[in-house]
Amino acid sequence: MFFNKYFHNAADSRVGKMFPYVLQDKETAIRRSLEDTHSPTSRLRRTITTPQQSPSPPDTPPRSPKPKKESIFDSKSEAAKKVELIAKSRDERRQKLADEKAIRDQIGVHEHTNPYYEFARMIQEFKSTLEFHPLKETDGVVENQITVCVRKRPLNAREKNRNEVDVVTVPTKNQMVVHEPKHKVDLTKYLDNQHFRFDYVFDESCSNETVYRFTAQPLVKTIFEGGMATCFAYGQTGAGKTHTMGGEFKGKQQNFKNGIYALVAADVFKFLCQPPHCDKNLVVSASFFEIYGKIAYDLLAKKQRLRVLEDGKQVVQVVGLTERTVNKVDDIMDFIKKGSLERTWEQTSANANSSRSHAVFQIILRRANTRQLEGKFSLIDLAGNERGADNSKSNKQTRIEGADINKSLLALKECIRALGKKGKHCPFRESILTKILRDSFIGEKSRTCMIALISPSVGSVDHTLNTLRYADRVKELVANDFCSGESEESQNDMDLLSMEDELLENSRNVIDSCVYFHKMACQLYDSSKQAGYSKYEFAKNWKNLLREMIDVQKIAYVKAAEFCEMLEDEA
Ligand SMILES: Nc1ncnc2c1ncn2[C@@H]1O[C@H](COP(=O)(O)OP(=O)(O)OP(=O)(O)O)[C@@H](O)[C@H]1O
Repeated sequence: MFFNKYFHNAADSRVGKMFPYVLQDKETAIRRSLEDTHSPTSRLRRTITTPQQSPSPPDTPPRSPKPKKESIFDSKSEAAKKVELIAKSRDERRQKLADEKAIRDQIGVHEHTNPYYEFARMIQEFKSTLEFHPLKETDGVVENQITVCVRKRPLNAREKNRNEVDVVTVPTKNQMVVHEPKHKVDLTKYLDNQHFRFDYVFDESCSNETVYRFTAQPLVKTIFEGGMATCFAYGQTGAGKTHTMGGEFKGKQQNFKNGIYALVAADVFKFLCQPPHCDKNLVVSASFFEIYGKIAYDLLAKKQRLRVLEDGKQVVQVVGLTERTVNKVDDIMDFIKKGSLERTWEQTSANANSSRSHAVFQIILRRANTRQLEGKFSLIDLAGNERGADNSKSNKQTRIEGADINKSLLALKECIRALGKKGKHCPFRESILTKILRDSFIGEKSRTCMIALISPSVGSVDHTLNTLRYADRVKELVANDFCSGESEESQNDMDLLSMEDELLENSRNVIDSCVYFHKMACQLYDSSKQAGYSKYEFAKNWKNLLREMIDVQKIAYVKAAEFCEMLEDEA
């Protein structure tokens, strides 16, 4: 489908065979067109001319073929041919210049100064072979129990200043190509074009409202039907999670009105006034909290620490969580603003305002008289899926945070898989996040949507691929489940995939910790050269550093050994 362009010539020749009248003799055509321009009926004739040769009127005697004579048209047709050729080569030249300008516009500078120039040219070439059919506002919305989609944001000013290239192409409403720049052994540059397919793919021109229409909006009715709806924003730091969930940023100001939180709230109030829901005597309330490390904090109560408890029936309670009744959208907007300002932020190299926590905003429906739960919509702005990006500067606290985030994201993926797999064990106890959201992963009526956010820049390509693979695994499983059922084989495949994820995650942790270890070990060693250094302090610090290193490696070793065993069993 993508490569129709390549088939144009072939198509032309086929058309010629099937409809010979379409391919007229060029000379005749030019002659006729020159005749036409001098004839008063030329416009009319051009309008009524059909591809078929007009048959002569029945009472007109057949015309004898005109003897071919030298006429001014022959010399004019030669001239016309030349003009045609000149026009053609001018068009080609203009097209080439336009293509080059497009590349220059994209990469910003002259080829000699930009290391990505050649890659940008290759991407442009690749794109010229595609047919683009992006998502349209009017496209239908498909109802899934689990929807996985991806949103690509535009290159930001910082990336443009660094002359970074856009390496993500969105040809259709559910496909995406990532052009990973690579070098062969002889240093020749090439692109590894990796294709992905999701339920929806939103390109950089899509607004929050469009993303909402295809993702969270179809889930609103779920909570009025006694179900749990959940929408996650997943992705690298700075990829656009908060922009999508909380609202678009204008400089440092955030427009909370067009975030998915507020759009859901508006629709909930709309539903509430419509039959049959207006007769159910329902009340709406909201809560907003964050999970930072292993602890949950209430964003509507000055970040009060919350306790997460599970009773004997596996019902998880967040003890002390503020749940405020709301009567209109504006009430919810106030909570969103208040809670967003309370979140735990820090500056990273990838984002000036980076969230280090998972933020969970919940809109809850209850029966007014009994306070019985009717449905709950959980909207989650996850912490950046790579917290190793600032590794050079990272301290122990940041690394522990990173490990917690990784763990919760792995558990989250497994829980969503379990929802798709109906009846599969849901490992919700693996993290606080999944524990709190347990209700979202069980029950026929639960529906989930994951929006993976990605940056288009070449500098983020590794993180982008990680994000897409994660999202792909969630969807891949959904697709497999619906077509292949619960076979033991598919279960093994899933276990293998999940272990592979863990193995890769661990290996990244080991790499990160080696960088940290090397830096700390050098500093410690240098300190021993100072006069009067304390042998004891040195030995103690050295021992602690080694201990930390051994712990990280031991975990990775156990996982690697388990995975090897599993692969050996498979073989
Ligand atoms: N679709 C988009 N269009 C325009 N700008 C965007 C888009 N998505 C994100 N941005 C901009 O990119 C910057 C980073 O976005 P955002 O804060 O939402 O990232 P994030 O994924 O939440 O990062 P973190 O995990 O660090 O909190 C913001 O300035 C935001 O305005």
